[in-house]
Amino acid sequence: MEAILVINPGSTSTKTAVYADHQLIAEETIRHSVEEISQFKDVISQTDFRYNIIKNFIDKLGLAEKLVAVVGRGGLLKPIPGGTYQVDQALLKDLREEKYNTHASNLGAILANEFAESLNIPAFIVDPVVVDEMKPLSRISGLKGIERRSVCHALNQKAVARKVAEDLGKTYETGSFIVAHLGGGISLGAHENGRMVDVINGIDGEGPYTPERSGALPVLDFSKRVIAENMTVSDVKKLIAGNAGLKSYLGETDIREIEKRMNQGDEEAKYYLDGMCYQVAKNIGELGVALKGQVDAIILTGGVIYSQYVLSKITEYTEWIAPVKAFPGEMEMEALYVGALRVIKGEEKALAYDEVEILK
Ligand SMILES: Nc1ncnc2c1ncn2[C@@H]1O[C@H](COP(=O)(O)OP(=O)(O)O)[C@@H](O)[C@H]1O
Ligand SMILES: CCCC(=O)OP(=O)(O)O
Repeated sequence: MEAILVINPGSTSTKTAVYADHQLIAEETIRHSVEEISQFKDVISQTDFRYNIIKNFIDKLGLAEKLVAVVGRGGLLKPIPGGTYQVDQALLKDLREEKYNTHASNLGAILANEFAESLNIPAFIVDPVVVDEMKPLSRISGLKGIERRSVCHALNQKAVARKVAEDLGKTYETGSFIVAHLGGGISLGAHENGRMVDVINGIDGEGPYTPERSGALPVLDFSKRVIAENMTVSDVKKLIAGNAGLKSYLGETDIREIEKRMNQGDEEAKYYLDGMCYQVAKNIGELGVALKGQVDAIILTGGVIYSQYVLSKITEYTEWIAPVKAFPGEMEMEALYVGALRVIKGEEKALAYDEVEILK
C-alpha cells in the first residue's frame, strides 16, 4: 500500500486524512473553539498544537511506515499559477516570515514538511489560497499604488466547480460559475472558461463579513480607529482576520451555536447571521455582473453551507441570477491527494516556487 497523508489547517479546524489507491482510508476533522484559538498569540504559535493533533491521528492508524508523501493545504505565498508545488526552503521561508500575510493555511506546508522530514519522504502543496488567474481589469483597486490580489479557497472552488460542471453535462473549461466558499473565512470567485477571472479576496478586507473576519469596512472610520488605537500592521491583520465578523458581534464563530441561540429567540444572533447572508448574496450579484449575467450555476460550499438556514437565505436573494447548487463542506482533502498523486505517479512534475510567475 502506498499511502499519502493529507493535512488541512483552517482558521476554525484541523482536517487530516490518509488516502491510498484512490481510496480514503481515514479522515478526521477537529473543530477549534474561539477559546482554544485565542490561547495563541499568532498562527505560527499554533504549530505544535496542530502537529500533535495530526501525530495522534497517524499514531492511532499505525500507518506511518506506509506513507510515501505528505501534502498540505497551501498558504499565503506570492501570487502563483495553480498546480502541485514541492515544499522547499524558498516556500517555507516566505511562510515562516509571513511575508504575504498570516492565516492557518500557512501551516499546511510547514507541518507537511515536519512530517515528511521525519519520514524521509517528499512534501507538497496543491492550488494554494494565492492561485491568481485574475484578469487585468479585476486588479484595479481605486487607489494608485494599491492593487487587488487573489486570495481565496482556490483548491475547493475549482474542485467543486469542476464537479458541478460535470453534473450539468458541461466542462469546467467551457462553463461559467460563481463559487462562494463559506468557512471561517469567506471568498468568492467568478470562474469563466476554466479561469478565476475575478475573486473577492477572503482575507485582506474585501467582500462579506464572515464567522471571524470583517470583510470590507468603511475606510475612513476604520482608519480613524487604527490611528486612535495606535495599531500596528500586525494588530490590524489580527483584528480584521481573526477578531471581527460574527466573533466581534456575538463572541462566537460556530454557526451551529449561533443558530441554536437564534432558535431560542436571540434576535441579535438572527440579525447578524442574516447580515452575513445578505452580504454574501450582494457579492454574488457583483460577480454576476463580472460575468455579464452569463452564469451556469451559483455554487455555495464550505462548512457554513451545512446550515440549511444560511443556504436558504442566500438562495432566496440570488436564485434569480442562476440555479443555486449547494456543496456543503469541501473537496479539499481529495483534491490535495489527487494533486500529490499525479506527481508521485510521474504524470506531472512538481513546480518549484522560485521558478514560477503569473501571467498578468
Ligand atoms: N453542521 C454544521 N452546520 C452549520 N455550520 C457548520 C457545520 N459544520 C461546520 N460549520 C461551520 O463552518 C465553519 C467552518 O468551515 P470549514 O470550511 O469547515 O472550516 P475552516 O474555515 O476552518 O476551513 C464554522 O463557522 C462552523 O461553525
Ligand atoms: C481566503 C483564505 C482561505 C480561508 O479563509 O480559509 P478558512 O476558511 O479555512 O479560514
